[in-house]
Amino acid sequence: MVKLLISLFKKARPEEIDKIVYFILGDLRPPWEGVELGVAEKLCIRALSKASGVPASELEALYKKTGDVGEAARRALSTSKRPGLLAFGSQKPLEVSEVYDVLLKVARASGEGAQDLKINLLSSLFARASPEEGKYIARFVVGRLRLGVADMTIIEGLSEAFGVEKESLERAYHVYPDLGRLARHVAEGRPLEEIKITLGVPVLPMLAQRLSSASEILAKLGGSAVCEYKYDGERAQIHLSKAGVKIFSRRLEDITHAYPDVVKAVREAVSAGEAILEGEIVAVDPDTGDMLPFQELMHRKRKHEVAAAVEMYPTVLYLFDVLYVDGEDLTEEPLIYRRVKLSEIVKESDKVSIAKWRIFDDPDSVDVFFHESVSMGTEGLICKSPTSVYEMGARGWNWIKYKRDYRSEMIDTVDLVVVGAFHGRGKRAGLYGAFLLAAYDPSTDMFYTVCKVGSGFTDADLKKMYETLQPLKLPHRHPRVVSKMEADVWFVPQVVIEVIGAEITLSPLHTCCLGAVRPGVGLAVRFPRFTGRYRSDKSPEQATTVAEMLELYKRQKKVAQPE
Ligand SMILES: Nc1ncnc2c1ncn2[C@@H]1O[C@H](COP(=O)(O)OP(=O)(O)OP(=O)(O)O)[C@@H](O)[C@H]1O
Repeated sequence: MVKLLISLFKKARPEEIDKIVYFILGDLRPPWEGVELGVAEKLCIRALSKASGVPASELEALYKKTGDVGEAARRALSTSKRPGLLAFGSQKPLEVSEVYDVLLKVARASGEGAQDLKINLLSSLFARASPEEGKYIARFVVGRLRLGVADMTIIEGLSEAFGVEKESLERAYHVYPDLGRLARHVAEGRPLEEIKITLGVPVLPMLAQRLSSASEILAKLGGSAVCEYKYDGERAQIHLSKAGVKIFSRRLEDITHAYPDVVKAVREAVSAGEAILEGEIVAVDPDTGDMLPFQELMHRKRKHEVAAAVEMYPTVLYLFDVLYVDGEDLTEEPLIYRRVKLSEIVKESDKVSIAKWRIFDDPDSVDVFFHESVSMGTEGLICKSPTSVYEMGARGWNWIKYKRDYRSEMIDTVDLVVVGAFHGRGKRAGLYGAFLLAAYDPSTDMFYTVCKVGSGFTDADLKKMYETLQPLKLPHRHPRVVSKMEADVWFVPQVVIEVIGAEITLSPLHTCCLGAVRPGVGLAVRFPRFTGRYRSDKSPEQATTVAEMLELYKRQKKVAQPE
C-alpha cells in the first residue's frame, strides 16, 4: 500500500494532492467541517440512469443482484448511449480536481431543489466518466469506497515520497489533523514548523493507558500523581475565540450545535479572549445537580430535540486541561502549570467547574479518592504525571485511567431514615432539594449515612416531605446520627423511605460500615432514587441495618465492565 501511495504522491501535482488524499480517505474535507455528500444509493442510481440512458429500474435490479452500486455504474456506463452528450472518449478526460469540485458542490447543495441539483451534478460527472471511473465515483458518493488506508499509512507514503521525517509529519498531523492539507503543505515544499495549534481546528486528543491498582499507577508515574475524577460524559475540546465558541468531539467532529448551554456557560466563565480548553460534558439531574450516567446525553444527539434537552437534561462542563491561551501554546508546559493557568482563567459556576483533583503519593489515599469519585457518579480516576506535557494524539503512560473492571447491580430496595436535608434550588426553591439518608445499627443504636438522594420525587412528594419533616427539624445533627456530610437542615431520625440505586459502592463520604471493607471507607448507594414508597409502617429502628447493607454489597451481582 505504501509503495502504491508513494508513486501516486510523486506523480500528483501539489494543487491536486490534497484532493487525492481526501478521496483515498473516503472524505471530502476533514471531520470537523462536517461536509457530507448526503447521497443515498437511490439518488446515485437516478443520476446514473440520467447519464447512461439505462432505466433506473434496470439499474436497481443490477444493484440488488450485485450489492455494489459501483458495479451497477460500471455496467450502466459500458452499455450506455449517453443521451445528449458526446460518446465517451471523444471529450476531455475527467480530472481529479474537477471531480472533487463537483462533489463538493453536491455536498453543499441544500434546501429546496437540492435533490434535483445533486442528481444533475452527479449525472454530468457520470456522463463524462469511463465505466471504471464511474464505478469508483459511485462507490465514493454512497460512502462505500472503503480503501482501508489508515492515516498513518498516508503519513508513511508522504514521508517517503517527499523525503520528510515521519516523526515531524506525525507531529504536524497531531496539531492539525487534516491529511489533505498536510499533503499539500509538504508537496509545496513548505516547512512543517509553520503548522501550529490553531483556533477552530481541533488537535488530536491525548489518551490514557490503563492499570488496575493504585500502587502500579504511582510506580509508573514516578511516585506521585495528579489524580482527577474521571467524569462519565462526552469529551469536549473547546475553542474560544472572538468569533465565538466551538466544541469538538473526541473524534474531531464539530458538536457545538448539541450544547448551546455549554457555549453560553463557557463565554461567561472563561476570562481569556482566546483559549483551547478540554473537559468532559456531564449530564446532571436538573433538580439536584447530581451527575447522571453518560447515556443521558443521548437527548442531545437529535438536532430537533436539543432545545428541549437543554431544559430537561442540563449539563455541567468539568474542565481538566488548557492547551492554549491568548496566543500562548501551552502544550509543552507541564501539567501542573496548565492546571494553575486553568484556574486563573476560569471562574467556576454551576455550569462550569474545574475537574476535582488532588496530588497523592501513597496508594491508600489514591484508593480512598477513587471510591469517593465512583460514589459521586464517575467512572473512577485519571491519574496523570504532574510534569507531563500535553502529548497530542498519544496513548502514553503519562495519563493512566483507574477504572473498576466490574460494575455491580443493586439487587433490592432499601428502607432508609431521613436524617438531614439540603435546600432546593430552581423549581425546588423553598422546599428541600435532596435528603441525607441513613441505615440503622442495632448494636450501637445509631444511624449511619448511606446517600444523598434527590431523584424520584414528584412535586407532591417534595411538598409532603417538607411538611412531614418540619416538626422534626433540629438546629444541629441528632446525637444518634453519625455523618461526615454537613446537611443544611437536620432532623430527628423518624421518617423512613424506600430507595433503589444502581449499586452499592465504597465511599469515604459516608459512615455506613466505615472501615468494614476498607480502612477509611464506608458504603454508599450510587445513583439513588426514591421509589415513591413512604415506609410509615416502619419505625426508624426497623429500617435497613448496616449489616444488611454490607450483606447487599457482598451479594451484588458483579457485571464485567466493558473496556
Ligand atoms: N479528568 C479527566 N481527564 C482526562 N480525561 C477524562 C477526565 N474525566 C473524564 N475523562 C474522559 O475519559 C476518557 C478516557 O477514558 P475511557 O476509557 O472512558 O474512554 P475511551 O473512549 O474508552 O478510551 P480512550 O478515550 O482512552 O480511547 C477521556 O477521553 C475523557 O473523555
